[in-house]
Amino acid sequence: MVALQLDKVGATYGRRTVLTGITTGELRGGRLTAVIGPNAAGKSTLFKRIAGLAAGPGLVHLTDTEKGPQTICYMPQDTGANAVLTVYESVLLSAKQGSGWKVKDDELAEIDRVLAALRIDDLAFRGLGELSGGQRQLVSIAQALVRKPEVLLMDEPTSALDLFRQIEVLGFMKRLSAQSGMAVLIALHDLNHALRYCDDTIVISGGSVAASGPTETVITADMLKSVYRVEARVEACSLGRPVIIVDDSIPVR
Ligand SMILES: Nc1ncnc2c1ncn2[C@@H]1O[C@H](COP(=O)(O)OP(=O)(O)OP(=O)(O)O)[C@@H](O)[C@H]1O
Repeated sequence: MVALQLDKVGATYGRRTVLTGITTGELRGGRLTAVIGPNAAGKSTLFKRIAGLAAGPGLVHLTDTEKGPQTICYMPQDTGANAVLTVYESVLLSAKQGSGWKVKDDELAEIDRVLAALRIDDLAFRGLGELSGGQRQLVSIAQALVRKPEVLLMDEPTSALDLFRQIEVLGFMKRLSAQSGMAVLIALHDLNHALRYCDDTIVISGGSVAASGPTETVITADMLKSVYRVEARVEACSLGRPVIIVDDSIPVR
């Protein structure tokens, strides 16, 4: 199965350094990794750097890949809509990226499968410009999935979704990655989602790694205090799952 590993990865915008020395263990296929951290910590920049869309030092190692570096798919936070295309056309266009224009039956069947799995098949022939924010976000997920990447970088993929859709999509991604062997990195602000769905967690703070490892060892009261500046507890809910209870913010001096 594919594995991604970062070795002293940095990122710069012009002369401005945003990330420094990001090193990780092997992020293996079949697992979900949460990338968390405060606003402007550098999460999106890390994804752009991994996807080759931002410059910087260090190495992004990809091993046991069947398709090579183009197998990394980045789903951005902002899902700009092109009003001219229908949902189906936009997903087809994404599926055909980097390959010829001849459309095969199994490619069309795969699009139908993905739209049905995300329960947006009823939107197939609607224009992108007439969708709600949440519907657009689901279409972006479909656009990423039909490319069948071995590594998928999802930048806050549930930020526009209602609660039901959030847990539906994250549960779906967890099953999909286990079945297909895809390595999925998800930037998240909802840390309870990270606790529930993500095997591993990387905390980015001020452009470097503040903590990383199995999620339950990383999302702790101490980390929430030092990185997020909140007093919080991680306790078992009535179902025995860990949940974060936030008591207060720590005043900024
Ligand atoms: N194109 C750019 N040019 C210059 N600076 C940028 C650019 N994009 C982002 N930055 C800066 O890089 C830093 C990290 O931004 P980034 O978007 O990676 O953070 P983030 O952790 O994803 O934040 P958020 O949680 O708010 O989405 C910020 O200070 C931001 O202003």
